[in-house]
Amino acid sequence: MSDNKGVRRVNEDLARERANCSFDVREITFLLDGGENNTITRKKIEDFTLTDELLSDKVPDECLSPKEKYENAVRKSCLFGKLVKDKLLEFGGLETFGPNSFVLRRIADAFFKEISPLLLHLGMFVPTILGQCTAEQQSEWLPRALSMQVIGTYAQTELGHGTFIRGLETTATYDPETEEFVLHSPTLSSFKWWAGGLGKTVNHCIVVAQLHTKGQCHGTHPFIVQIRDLETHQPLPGIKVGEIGPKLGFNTADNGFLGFDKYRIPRMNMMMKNAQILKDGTYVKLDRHGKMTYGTMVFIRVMVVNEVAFNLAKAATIAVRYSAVRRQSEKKPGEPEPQILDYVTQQHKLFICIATAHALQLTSDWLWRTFSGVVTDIKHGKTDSLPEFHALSSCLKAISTSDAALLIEQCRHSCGGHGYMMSSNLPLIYSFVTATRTYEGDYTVLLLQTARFLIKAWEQAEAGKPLTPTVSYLTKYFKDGRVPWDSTSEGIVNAAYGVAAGKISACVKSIRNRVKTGLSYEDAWDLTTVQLVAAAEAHCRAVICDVYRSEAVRLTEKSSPNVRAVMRQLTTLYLHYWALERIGDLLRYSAVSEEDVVALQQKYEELLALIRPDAVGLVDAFDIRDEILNSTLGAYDGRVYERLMEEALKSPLNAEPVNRSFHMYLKPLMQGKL
Ligand SMILES: CC/C=C\C/C=C\C/C=C\C/C=C\CCC(=O)SCCNC(=O)CCNC(=O)[C@H](O)C(C)(C)COP(=O)(O)OP(=O)(O)OC[C@H]1O[C@@H](n2cnc3c(N)ncnc32)[C@H](O)[C@@H]1OP(=O)(O)O
Ligand SMILES: Cc1cc2nc3c(=O)[nH]c(=O)nc-3n(C[C@H](O)[C@H](O)[C@H](O)COP(=O)(O)OP(=O)(O)OC[C@H]3O[C@@H](n4cnc5c(N)ncnc54)[C@H](O)[C@@H]3O)c2cc1C
Repeated sequence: MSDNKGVRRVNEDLARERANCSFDVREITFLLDGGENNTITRKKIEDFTLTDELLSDKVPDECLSPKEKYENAVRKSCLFGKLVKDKLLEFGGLETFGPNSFVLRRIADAFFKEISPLLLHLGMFVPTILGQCTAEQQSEWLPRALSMQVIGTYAQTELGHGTFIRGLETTATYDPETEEFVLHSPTLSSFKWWAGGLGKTVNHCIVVAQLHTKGQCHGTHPFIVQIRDLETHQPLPGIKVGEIGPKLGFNTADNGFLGFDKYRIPRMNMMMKNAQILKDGTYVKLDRHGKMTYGTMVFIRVMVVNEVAFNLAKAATIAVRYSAVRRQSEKKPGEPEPQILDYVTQQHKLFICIATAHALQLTSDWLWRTFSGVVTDIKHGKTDSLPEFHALSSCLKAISTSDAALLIEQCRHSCGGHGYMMSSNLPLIYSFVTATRTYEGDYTVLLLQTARFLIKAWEQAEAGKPLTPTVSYLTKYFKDGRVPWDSTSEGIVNAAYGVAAGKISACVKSIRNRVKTGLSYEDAWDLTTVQLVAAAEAHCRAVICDVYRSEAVRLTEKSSPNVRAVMRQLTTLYLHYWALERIGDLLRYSAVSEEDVVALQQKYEELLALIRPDAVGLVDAFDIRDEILNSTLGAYDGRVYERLMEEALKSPLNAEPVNRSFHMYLKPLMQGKL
């Protein structure tokens, strides 16, 4: 694939790697894009949108002050928004940009090194209108939101509570006299905190508050609230709003705080799809399941799996290309310095990143299809599949974000000192992805949600009741005893399920034993949570291994033999990597022997050697353009050192030979005059 900038000198090592690649890179790009036509459309859109005129920043973003960075991000958000509105729809309308096409998402990274202040508008405000409003409310709010007259965010988390939604303190009290809700922040800890775009950008937000009517509290519900004047953008009376300050990342997202002083909104601003307040204040519950107001969070958890897969693919592309260009040390005395990609330890750090990016992307595609089925069920009034889907999306969100963040950091380590440069883009990719482990549900908290479902499933299996698809394996592994060992890919997946079943069984025993000692169920559960998190992780790992293996086989059915071979090598590498990482669990719950462990390790090392010649081809197949990678180390042409120097020279400190601090402080210090 070219970098779309015409012919340019490519680093010789990279050129040789590409010449030696065993497969046609485009074939894997088509697989990852979901077909050749998708690739063609994506590339057309990228060619059309990624023009220098829109993207050029004279001073690197990271050298700007926080205020300048934010203003630049708003400028680009507006340009980007206009581009989408005016031009891009001709490439197939909204369908092309449906949540599962992710084309816009990729392009956005070329515009924003950090994040758009409008991410939450498109990412959560609009989806919540779609998911939580009645048809009548949608027809009022959606056109205004899509045309950007109304710009919104999602304000749920408060200073005092993020995880425990039922503990939120903001109140929305219905006043039948005026047919209004009175929003109020009774304490400091009830101030909304974190919502992206809230600090300076939005004029509306979705506020999640405790609904009170007729003297009774009915729990948390979502409301649409105007917070700024549409003409002047001044906060409205009764609103206290601001930005929360610098963070590890997300620094252009103007995350904000918000407090209400008896602030009134019309009755119809309550999002009424799942519950309603009648004019006289009567509360009508329409949600038979009880957790439908959590729907936007479930949707975003699904999206996040794809999001982190893409970010890991970016980090792997940067690190693998750099490792092909970088030469260091010597393997044998007097020999030329090898490419660092030739060190087996470097391959161990990086090839799992490529395999995991594939595993997460295929799992995310599968999760999206499963989610579409659940949404269709809900439209037909069926909510039976929701508990299983909540358990599945919770653990996949937790594990994918955690794995991706760790592996992106590993990519940075693998680039040595230059990986620490902001211009490598690895620090920003990491700071973005590590937040995904926390937001939209913390890692531990979500795994415990999954564990709750798994323990119930185990009890159902014991009672001989049928199980839902993702836990049906529990029936097979129900009897105590070790899972037979078989070193094929299928065998490793079975063993992963066996480990999950063994861990769930151990949790059940542990809780029951604790209850027998006189503890309450809640206390017994609490004392078992370390094991419960591990059991949910094992379950999720087994699901990812299973889905990755079967989806890769299905996708490559019609592929050329070489593509099938390299895709098979990657899945096998992934399965062996995790078998070795979890060898203690396998020794405990399966019949794996010492000889089997030696064979697993040997096979893993053979796979590293097999993948080595195709490594650059594999990251080229992600087909991520230079503008999107935004990296001195990862550009297609491999001109690493030239780019590092070019970027260094853009530093504002290099604009003058002597900085004024010399005259103000250093010189007086040197002369003893300070
Ligand atoms: C264009 C966009 C492109 C890409 C997108 C990419 C990026 C993302 C974009 C934006 C994101 C940016 C920023 C992030 C924004 C946020 O973070 S918003 C705030 C998110 N907050 C959270 O996620 C809070 C997490 N907490 C919770 O979800 C819940 O409090 C809880 C699940 C932990 C607990 O809820 P409770 O009400 O207390 O319930 P419980 O007592 O534990 O359980 C009762 C039963 O309910 C079941 N359940 C809970 N949740 C759900 C659900 N969502 N769906 C279905 N069922 C649910 C639970 O399983 C229990 O069932 P039982 O049968 O066991 O009783
Ligand atoms: C970059 C970023 C953007 C965000 N954007 C938004 C936004 O736009 N809108 C919005 O509403 N929110 C937003 N958030 C908030 C985010 O959703 C919350 O921070 C997140 O849900 C975690 O909640 P918390 O901060 O209350 O963590 P806490 O729950 O306080 O977690 C702290 C620790 O306590 C542990 N813990 C908590 N409860 C339990 C439990 N029951 N069992 C075991 N351990 C537990 C956690 O595992 C963690 O280790 C954002 C956060 C970040 C970082």
